[in-house]
Amino acid sequence: MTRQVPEDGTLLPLMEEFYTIQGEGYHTGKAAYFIRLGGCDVGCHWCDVKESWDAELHPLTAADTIIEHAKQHPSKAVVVTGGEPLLYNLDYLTQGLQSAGIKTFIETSGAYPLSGYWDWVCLSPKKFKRPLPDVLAAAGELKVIVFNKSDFDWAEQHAALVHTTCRLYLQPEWSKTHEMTPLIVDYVMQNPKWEISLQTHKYLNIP
Ligand SMILES: C[S@@+](CC[C@H](N)C(=O)[O-])C[C@H]1O[C@@H](n2cnc3c(N)ncnc32)[C@H](O)[C@@H]1O
Ligand SMILES: Nc1nc2[nH]cc(C(=O)O)c2c(=O)[nH]1
Ligand code: SF4
Ligand SMILES: [Mg+2]
Repeated sequence: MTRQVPEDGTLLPLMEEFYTIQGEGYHTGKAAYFIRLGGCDVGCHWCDVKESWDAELHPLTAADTIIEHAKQHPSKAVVVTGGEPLLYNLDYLTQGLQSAGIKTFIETSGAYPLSGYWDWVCLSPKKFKRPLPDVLAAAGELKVIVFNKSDFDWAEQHAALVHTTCRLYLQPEWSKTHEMTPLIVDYVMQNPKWEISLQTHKYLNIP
């Protein structure tokens, strides 16, 4: 039996919350409070948080409670991730965060319609369920995971679909780091509109 999540966004399946350093992409190195919502059906075979996929395993939690927790930390930035956070209506959560003076950042595959009020959208498009036009249009950063050589073409296809000011990142898939990072280095030197993003939190041994 599938549990229903209320459509008003007042209750959300919360997998975990943690205060750490943003490890990836444009905001790398900045302290932020992470809110990880459960549920994803995109199915990336290399996903590094498969425990998030089944939303039923993660307790429905009041968005008001999540906002209160976020307020308790020195950094006034939150990263909403998952799972796939855009499975849910994020209007209520992000309105509450912004009203508390907290900047709202999202990590998304873009496979579901955009909801919420965002100071920064990180779009990481996936072949397994392609991003929707409204998320492509809102992306401040495009972060493509490089698992094999064909992902460079995939990256260029999506770079053509985002805003001209969107920052462009290539991030090695973690298990393929040793094989793909040298290719990414060469690619970025030849195509300098792209930058490298590494999962620096994994090197730092922090969440
Ligand atoms: C776990 S996902 C959750 C948010 C959303 N579902 C998405 O994919 O963007 C967070 C970020 O981690 C990236 N990621 C997941 N597994 C990875 C891996 N094995 N190596 C590198 N990056 C990975 C995703 O592409 C995404 O940018
Ligand atoms: N430190 C840290 N930075 C991150 N940036 C994106 C993450 C994610 O899983 O969405 C992540 C994460 O899990 N930890
Ligand atoms: S879309 Fe994100 S959470 Fe879902 S399987 Fe892919 S990397 Fe994992
Ligand atoms: Mg992660």
